[in-house]
Amino acid sequence: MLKIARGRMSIWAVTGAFLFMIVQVISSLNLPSLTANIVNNGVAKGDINYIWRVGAEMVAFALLSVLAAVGNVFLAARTSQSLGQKLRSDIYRKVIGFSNDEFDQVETSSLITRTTNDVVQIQNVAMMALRMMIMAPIMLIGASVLAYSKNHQLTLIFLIVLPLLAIFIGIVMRFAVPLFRAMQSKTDRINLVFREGLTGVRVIRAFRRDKFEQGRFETANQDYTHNAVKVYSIMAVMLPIMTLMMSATNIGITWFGAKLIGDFSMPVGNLIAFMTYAAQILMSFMMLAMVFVFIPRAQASALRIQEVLSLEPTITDQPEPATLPTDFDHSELTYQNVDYRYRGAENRALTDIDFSAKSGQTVAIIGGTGSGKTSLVSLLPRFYDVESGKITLNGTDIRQFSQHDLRDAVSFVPQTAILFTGTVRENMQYGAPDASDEAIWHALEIARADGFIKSEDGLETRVEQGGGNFSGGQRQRLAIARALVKDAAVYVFDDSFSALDFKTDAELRAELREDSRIQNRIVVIVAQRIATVADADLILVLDNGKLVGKGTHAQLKANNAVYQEIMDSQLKEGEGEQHE
Ligand SMILES: Nc1ncnc2c1ncn2[C@@H]1O[C@H](COP(=O)(O)OP(=O)(O)OP(=O)(O)O)[C@@H](O)[C@H]1O
Repeated sequence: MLKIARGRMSIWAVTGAFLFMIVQVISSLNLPSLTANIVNNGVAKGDINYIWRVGAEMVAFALLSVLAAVGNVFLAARTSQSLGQKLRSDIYRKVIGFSNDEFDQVETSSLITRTTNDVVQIQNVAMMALRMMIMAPIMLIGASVLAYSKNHQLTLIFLIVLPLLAIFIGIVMRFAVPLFRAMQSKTDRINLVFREGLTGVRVIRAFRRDKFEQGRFETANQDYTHNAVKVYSIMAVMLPIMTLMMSATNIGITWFGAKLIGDFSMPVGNLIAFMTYAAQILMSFMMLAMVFVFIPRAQASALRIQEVLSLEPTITDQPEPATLPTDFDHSELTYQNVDYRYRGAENRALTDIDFSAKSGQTVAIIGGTGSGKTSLVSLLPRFYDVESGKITLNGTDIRQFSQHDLRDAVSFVPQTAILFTGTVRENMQYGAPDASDEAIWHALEIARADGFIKSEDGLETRVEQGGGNFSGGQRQRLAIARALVKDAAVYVFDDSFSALDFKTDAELRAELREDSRIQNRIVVIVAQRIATVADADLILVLDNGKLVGKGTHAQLKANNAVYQEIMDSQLKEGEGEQHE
């Protein structure tokens, strides 16, 4: 936890909080002694002046104690809140820099819990630390010494009470701490089920799995609640037993104190002070116990956060990256004996991929489901890095470029179209913030998205969360347009045309060929349909991660068994006729 706090908490604020706390504790410790003095020297001797003088002193100390407490709480709250803010920013910055590989390692729902709930745990304990963790030990020692100075014999009571209290707290912690630790993973589970339920709501309804999903959520919810009820029940038992122990101690002190007063071996004022010190000793002991109960939970949270913060991105930039030419009209892309295997996977997703393309050429990738098409194109913007072999752009290994420059040179349309909340214009300017309205409309026209945008509010049309107010095909067209607005050396369309009808698919590709900018760039199209790939300059046929065919439509149609098989299956469905 210290690792998490280091550098994220202002040393000045922590010192300030510490100093305020010391002032508060010293003032509070002074009050019972002054009460004893008033009783012993003022009340007992009838010295009104003394009572006024010491009374004024008490008021001053009480005020000082309140002011110091306010100062401490202010600094503690500020420091712990800013610790939370810095942690959230650091986690977000780290996560945004993750490659797909790291995302595969930590679930998204867990990342959300870590950024919210876990950070709150740390924040609470930081607040507690700046108040109780400093206050309790000073108060415990100070009050013990002062109580001892008031009467040695009575102090013996603590030799019985404190070990009893320690044993009791130990037993409580033994049961409560594991339950507290489990709270975070149970919160993760709730978030996971909730998130899946929300994102998959249509599928859930379509398959009438509402009840099942509700049950799944209930199980996670109940599991969390049972855990929380158990842990808070233990805490609830703790409080009355503690109070009982405190009352028993008071009775003991009064009993033995009365005897000592009767024997004239202790003044009355000392007994009053002793009782207050006893309360302070027990209170600080309880505070320490609370801290020890909450620290393990926060420690678990700190470990979960540290796990994210220390996750080293597998994809990093060279210390001195190569410069990527900005003349996108003269580019050359090559894959040289590229192999790739997902983390932990037994088999390679791609084996020995070898091809090249120049500006002005279209490469199409076709293959069955799971044949490695998405994996192949994901290597280009370095969502993942090759296992062996290399990918070059203009003769330089893409790992030599900075990720920023490389991704500037690649415009990517992922398989699932993702749009962001805002306007169409904002979404279109996502990769090209300075794009003019004219350029945006041009891209929308190519992507055949201009029609439905015009019929709404034009570029001001609202895009709701995830593009939910558009159909799947419309979302896909907008995602294509967004990629076209951006100027790039390579345009990658990962199965982006499958949501379009045959006619629109053909029109869109024709527009791409005719566009004065795009026609001088490299275009990579991943597709399932023969019709979509037929007019590409180079078609790659993938099967089980291997390149089983490479050539034009005419060549592959003539001599590639896998390609012929795909053609035949689509001809049977009446789709292949489109290119015949
Ligand atoms: N993140 C991942 N972690 C582990 N294995 C993966 C991951 N993504 C894909 N794979 C595996 O890699 C192989 C190739 O998957 P890929 O997504 O590249 O296929 P694809 O040809 O694009 O399929 P589709 O046409 O269904 O989109 C599959 O066997 C898949 O199970």
